[in-house]
Amino acid sequence: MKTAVYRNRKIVIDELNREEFQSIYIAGKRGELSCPTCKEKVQLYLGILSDPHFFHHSLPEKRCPVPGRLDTGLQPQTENHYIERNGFRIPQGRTITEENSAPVKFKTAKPIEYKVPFKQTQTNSPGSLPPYLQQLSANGVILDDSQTKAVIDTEGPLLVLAGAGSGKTRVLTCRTAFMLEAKQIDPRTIMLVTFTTKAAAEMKNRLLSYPNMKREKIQQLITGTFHSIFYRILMFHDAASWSSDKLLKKEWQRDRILKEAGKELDLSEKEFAYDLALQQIGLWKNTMLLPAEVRPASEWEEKTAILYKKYEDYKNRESLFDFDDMLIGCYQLLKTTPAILEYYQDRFQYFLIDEFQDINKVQYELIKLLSNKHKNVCAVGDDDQAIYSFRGSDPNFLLEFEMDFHSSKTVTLEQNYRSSHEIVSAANQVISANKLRKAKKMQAQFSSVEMPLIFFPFDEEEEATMIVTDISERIANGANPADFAILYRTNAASRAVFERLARSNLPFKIDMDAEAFYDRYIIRCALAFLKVSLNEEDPNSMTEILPLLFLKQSALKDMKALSILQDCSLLEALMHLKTSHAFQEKKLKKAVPLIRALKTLTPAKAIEKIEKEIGFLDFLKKRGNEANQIEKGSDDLKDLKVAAKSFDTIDVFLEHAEHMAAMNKEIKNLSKHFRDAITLSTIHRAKGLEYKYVYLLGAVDGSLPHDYALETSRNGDFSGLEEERRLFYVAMTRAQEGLYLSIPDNRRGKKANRSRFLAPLLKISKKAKFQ
Ligand SMILES: Nc1ncnc2c1ncn2[C@@H]1O[C@H](COP(=O)(O)OP(=O)(O)OP(=O)(O)O)[C@@H](O)[C@H]1O
Repeated sequence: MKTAVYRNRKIVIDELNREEFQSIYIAGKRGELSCPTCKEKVQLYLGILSDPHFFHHSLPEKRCPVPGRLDTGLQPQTENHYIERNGFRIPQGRTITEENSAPVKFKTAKPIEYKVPFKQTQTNSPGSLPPYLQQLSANGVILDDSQTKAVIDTEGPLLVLAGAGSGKTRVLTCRTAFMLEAKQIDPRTIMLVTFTTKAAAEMKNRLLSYPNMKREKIQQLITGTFHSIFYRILMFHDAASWSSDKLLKKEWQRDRILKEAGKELDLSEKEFAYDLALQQIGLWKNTMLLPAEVRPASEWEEKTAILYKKYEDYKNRESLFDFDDMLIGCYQLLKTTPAILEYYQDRFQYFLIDEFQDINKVQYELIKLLSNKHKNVCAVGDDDQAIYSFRGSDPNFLLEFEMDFHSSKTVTLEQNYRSSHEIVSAANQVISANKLRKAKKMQAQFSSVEMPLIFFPFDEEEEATMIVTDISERIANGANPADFAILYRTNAASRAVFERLARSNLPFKIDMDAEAFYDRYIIRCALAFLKVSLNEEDPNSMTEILPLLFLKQSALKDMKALSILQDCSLLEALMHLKTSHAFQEKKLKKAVPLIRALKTLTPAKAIEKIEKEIGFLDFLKKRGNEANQIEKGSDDLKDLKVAAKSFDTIDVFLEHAEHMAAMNKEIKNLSKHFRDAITLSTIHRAKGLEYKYVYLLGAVDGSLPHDYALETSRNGDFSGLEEERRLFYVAMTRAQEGLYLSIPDNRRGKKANRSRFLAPLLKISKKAKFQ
C-alpha cells in the first residue's frame, strides 16, 4: 500500500521527499498514520528486502483497496503544500532548491552477482590419514588435504597461509593434539601464542574435546598472548622489578604521565591530541625505536618524540613499566644474558603462532631469537586480514617469512568453510584489488539462496531503521538474535543503530570499552552549551565549556564571585570577566547572547551555531593533529547534528541524550548475561568471529576507507588504503549466509560517495537483474 493519512493529509510514498521517510516511519510508530480506506492505524515499512510501503498491524495483514482522491474526503499532500510568494508558487516549508529537483526515488537493494559458478570441491581423503587424524575424523573433526599437511608437518619452519574461514583454529588445535598424541612431544616444549587470552582458553577447551587429550597435559602447554607468556618469563627472573603493582595497566595512567610531561612543553591538554601521542609512542616502542632513534616526520611527531623521552624517563625514575615494556624487557633480558637465552632455546622447541599477520617487530625478534636452535616455528596467518598496523603490526613479517626462516615450507588453506559461495566470491573480488598480498582465492563449500545485498538508505538514521527492521523480521521468523552482527569502522558510527535497538525490545550487546556516544568529550562539550542556554546557573556544564572559550578552570571561581557582585547569572558573568587579552574579553561579551539564544533554536540549528559562531570549530582545529585522528572531534559534531535532526526542541533532545548514555551503561552491564544477543561491534573487534548475518554500516568513502587513509593516499602512500580494504574484507568474511552492505546517500549531513572498494562488485552487478 503506497498511501496513508498523516495529520489529516493524504501522503503517497512516491511523492514524498526522500529525507521524509524516517520521520513518517517514526510517525507510524507513534500511531499517527492511518489507512485511507478502513481508517485503522498503519505503519511505514522501511527495511531492506522490500521497498517502502504502508502496512496494517492486523495478522494476517489486511490489504485495503486504495481509494481515489475524492473517496477519502482529504486533500492530497501536493495541493496543500504550496504558497504564493513574489508571484511564484512555492512549496510550503521546503526550500526552493529542494523542490526544484524531482523527489529522489527510493533505490531498491541490489544483489551482488558472482562471476564464477559454484562448484563443490573434494576436500579430504580420509583413507590416507595418520591413525590419530582418523580418530579425530571419526569424532567429527574432519580436515581437508591442506589442513592435514599443516597439521602433520611438525618439524622445521612452516608458514600456513590461511584464507578467511579456512579453519585456522582447527588446524592449530589439531596440530597441537597431533604433536602431543601422535608424536608424543612434551607439552612443556610447545609454545602456542594466540591474539587474545580468550582465544587461548577456547583452544584449550577445544583440545579437551579431542580423543585421548588429558587435562594435565594440556595445562602444561605454554599458551597465551605474547604479553602474558613473556611477562611470565620476566617475573620468573626478576619478580621485584616487574611486580604487577608497577604496571601502568590503564590508559589514563599513561595519559596522565604524558600530560604532566606536556606541561613542561606548554602543550595544553585541549590543544594537543595526547591520545594519539600515546598511540604513536606505542608504535615506536613496538617497532623497537628508542627515543633517541626516532626521526620525526612532522612538527607534531617532533613534540611527541620529546614526550616519548620524558615518558620513558619518568617510568624509569619511578620504576614503572607499561605493556609494551614487557616485550622489550624480555627481549633485552634474552639478548644480554646468553645463559638465559640458551635455557629457553632448549626449553621451547615448538612454536605455534596464530594471527601471524598482526605480529610486530619486537614479537617477531623474540620468536626469531628463541627458535634459533630448533627452528620449529609454525606461523599461521592471513596477510589479507592484517588490520593492526597503527599499533606497529607489520604483515611483511608474514610475507617475508621464507627469507628469515630458511628452508621453510608453505601450506595455503583456500577452502572457506564459513561463508556461502556468494559471499566468498564477493570478498575475493574486493581483496584481489590489493597489490601487496600473497595471491590466493578462497573457495566456498556451499551455496546459499541469499545473495549478498547492497542497500541504499538516505542517511545514518534510515540505515539504522532498515537494519533493525530486517533483523526484527528475521527474528520473528525464527532466527536467533545471536545470528546477527552489525559491524562498523569506528565506534562513533554505531550511534544511530544503538539508539534504534535500545528502543526496540531486541537483545543486543556492544563492546565494553566503547565510549557511549553522548559521553564523548566533544559531544559533552556541545551538549553543555545547550544546557547552559537552558540553565544559566549550571556550574557543571559551565566547567565543560570553559576550555572552548579558551578559559582556564580557575575562571569559574571568578565568575561565581562576579555573578554575586554584579547580580547576574553565571553565564552573564562571562561578560564581566577580566582576562589578560582585550580581544578575548570582546569575544566573551559576544558569546553570552549567542549562548543564551540557543534555546530558541532547534537542536540541529543550535549545534550549527555553536560550531560556527561560538568558535567550536576553531577550538577543534587548535586541538591539533585532526587530520590523523581516527575519530575526529569535528566528525563528532557532524554526527551530533544528524542525531539532533530528529528532535524539535533542545530539552527533549537533552533528555534523549541522557537516556541513551544511561542505556549504554545498562546494556554493557546486561551484555554479560546475554547469551543470545545481536552483536554491535567495530570490524577490528569482530576479527576471528563468525555470524550467520552481517550488516556493514557506511560503505562509503570517508567511512570505509576512513578519511585518514584517503588523505595519505593523496600524498602517494597507499598502504593505509590497502589496510582499509583488508578491514572491508574482514567484515565481509565474518558472514556465513547473509551479507548486507549499506551505502547511505548522506553521511554526517553531506552527500556521500559509495566506497571505492565496491567498484569490482558493482561492475558485476550492473549486468544483474535488479530485484
Ligand atoms: N575441514 C573442515 N570441514 C568442515 N568445517 C570446517 C573445517 N575446517 C574448519 N571448519 C569450520 O569452518 C569455520 C571457520 O573456521 P575458523 O573459525 O577456524 O576459521 P579461521 O581460519 O580462523 O577464520 P578467520 O581467519 O576468517 O577468522 C568454523 O565454523 C569451523 O568449524
